[in-house]
Amino acid sequence: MEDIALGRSATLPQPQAEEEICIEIRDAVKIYDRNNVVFRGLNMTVPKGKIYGLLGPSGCGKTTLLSCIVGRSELDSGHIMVKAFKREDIGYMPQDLNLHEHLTIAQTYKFYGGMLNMDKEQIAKRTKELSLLLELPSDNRLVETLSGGQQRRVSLGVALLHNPNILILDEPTVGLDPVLSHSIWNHLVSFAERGKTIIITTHYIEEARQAHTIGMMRGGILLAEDSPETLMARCNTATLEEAFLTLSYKQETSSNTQVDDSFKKLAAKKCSIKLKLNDGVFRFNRMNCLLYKNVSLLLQQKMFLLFLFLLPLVQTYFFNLAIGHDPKGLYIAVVNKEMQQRQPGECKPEYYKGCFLDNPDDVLMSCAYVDQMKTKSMNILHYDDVDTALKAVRKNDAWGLLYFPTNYTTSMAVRFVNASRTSDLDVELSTVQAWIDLSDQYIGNMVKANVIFGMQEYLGVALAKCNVSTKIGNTPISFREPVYGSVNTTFIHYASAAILCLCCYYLPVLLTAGLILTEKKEGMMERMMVSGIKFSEVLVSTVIMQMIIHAIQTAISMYVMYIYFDNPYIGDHFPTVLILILLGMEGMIFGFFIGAICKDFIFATYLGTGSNIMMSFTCGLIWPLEGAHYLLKLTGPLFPLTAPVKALLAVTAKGWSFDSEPVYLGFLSIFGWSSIMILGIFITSRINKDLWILRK
Ligand SMILES: Nc1ncnc2c1ncn2[C@@H]1O[C@H](COP(=O)(O)OP(=O)(O)OP(=O)(O)O)[C@@H](O)[C@H]1O
Repeated sequence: MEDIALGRSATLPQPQAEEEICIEIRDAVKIYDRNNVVFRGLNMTVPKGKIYGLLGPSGCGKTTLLSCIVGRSELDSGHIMVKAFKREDIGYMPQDLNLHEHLTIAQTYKFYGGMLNMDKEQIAKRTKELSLLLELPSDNRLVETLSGGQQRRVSLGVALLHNPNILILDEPTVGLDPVLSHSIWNHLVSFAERGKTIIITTHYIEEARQAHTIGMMRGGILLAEDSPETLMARCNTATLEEAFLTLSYKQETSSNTQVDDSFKKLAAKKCSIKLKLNDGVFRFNRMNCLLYKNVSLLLQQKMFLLFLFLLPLVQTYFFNLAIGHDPKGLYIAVVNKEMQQRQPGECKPEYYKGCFLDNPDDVLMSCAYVDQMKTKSMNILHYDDVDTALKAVRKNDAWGLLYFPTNYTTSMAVRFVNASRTSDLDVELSTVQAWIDLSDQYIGNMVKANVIFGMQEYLGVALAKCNVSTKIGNTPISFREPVYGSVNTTFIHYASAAILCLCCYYLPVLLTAGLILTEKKEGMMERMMVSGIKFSEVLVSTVIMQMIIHAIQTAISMYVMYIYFDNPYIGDHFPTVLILILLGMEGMIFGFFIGAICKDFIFATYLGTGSNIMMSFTCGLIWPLEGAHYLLKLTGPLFPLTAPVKALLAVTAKGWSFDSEPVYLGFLSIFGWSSIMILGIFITSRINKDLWILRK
């Protein structure tokens, strides 16, 4: 016991001569940070076919040690040797539940059994055996509906499922009643008798009496490692608990424990772990199991499934209802001095039925203009004078003011009959003065356009009555049939491509990031990784399942956008669908990336939403990139959604195909970004081995 004073178990535990070693740890050092040194040169020897009870106070590092043994965490230095040759040799039950709560017991066993190469019959047989052994309820029950104790027994069942040679159990009896704990210990004893090696941690020190060897851990080392009887005899105590207290007391009071830096020398050494299981980088059976798990989880959550398909429908439907339609029923103030003088009251068609060039005194052109404005869904508010009307505009009662001078029609006639001899006064009196509220750029410009086109239209009608070419009143330019698009093109026609791309990109981002992060946060990812799952298999299985969902979502969005709301679509189906499907795949990979690098949902939400807003700015939905700052104009096309949006617009609105530059650049952008993100995930997972683990 004097060795304890050195702060590390100086005498390496020696197994009996005939005992074969199954797990051996030497000079283990694990340092999270300067104030958090978990192992200070820890040594541990677990004989084959024995139960090893690892005891120690909360936070002493038992879980960390087990996760180093199963290969989920790495030592900073030291050696770990585990006599396991294939993944199926190890059964691991983590401290937390780390199970998918939306799966049934049977589905859980099917998933983990399949991953460990068990066939259907074997899994069904073991499910029945474990149900009896662990006194589990019907295997159709969802894990989330089980009590805490039942859930832990299912978790233990996962570790026992494939009948492994080495069992690593982190507090399997927590939350179980004494009868069940006793029965589980009995089973562990019988497993050991059949040659299986078991490491078990427990807070209930006395129940560990049934273990063959006890390792008492404290202060980053094993205080002692021996059989329960020997330990009690050496400490001269009647219980293991007392033995532990005695050893702890000795460690506390030992004069040499004040400063122990000896482990630092060890920390400089290399770390080696002899747990090289040949799992391969990608196996189809594991990928199929993940697919089975993903589909089962989805089918169990019917409301979520419904939501997945309603979301694109509602998004595109509301977009079409809300965006791109001209505002109607806007108010415009009118001060019509001509009417006030000649015909007070409301305008009537008979006031302007004649030709204003022949009889300007019998025609009220100002009335014709005001009525023309009404056809543009504008409401007219009449005022007596400009000051009152302007006050109304300033109060937001109207979006603008039109002022007609007293001799408007007469001066207009002079202007048209003899343009070269028209006086400045006639020019001024034949001019309608307009004040527009431009605080809202879109509405202001629309009112302005209505005022200009209203003038052209009413003049055209008035000139026709005088048998003069209607075009005389127009600006001398003629717009012919549009090359692409239609004369009635609205904002929605242009924006529909961007909205479809955003939906097809971001719905998979949200779903994938959410799924990965949930599995990571709840510890399922870590447990799956211990069972041999590789990130490439998680990636492929997630992408396959989400592709099916995404294909349905895309079909719904396209139906609403192009069939129900009849937005322009003259291109081929194949490039259109391909852009949207591949964009969804890029979104999934981005979601996977977010799930991998984020530690919590808040950060993931910021990353997802923040990037969504930025993509909306740069993809041309809000404003064409051609009008952006030159630096953004230069770099904007490199953003993930800019080129695909241009490609989709080129296909749907212009009918272009793969051989046109915007279309193939769109595809190149999708492939480029997908590859960059896959590489990013791969490199990050190489650098950070704990990428899939979240400590609570
Ligand atoms: N990822 C981590 N980063 C920093 N510190 C960690 C991390 N994981 C564990 N620790 C710290 O390492 C120490 C050992 O933790 P561990 O969970 O292994 O203890 P334990 O003996 O299993 O505790 P318990 O019996 O309460 O489960 C604790 O102080 C813990 O705070």
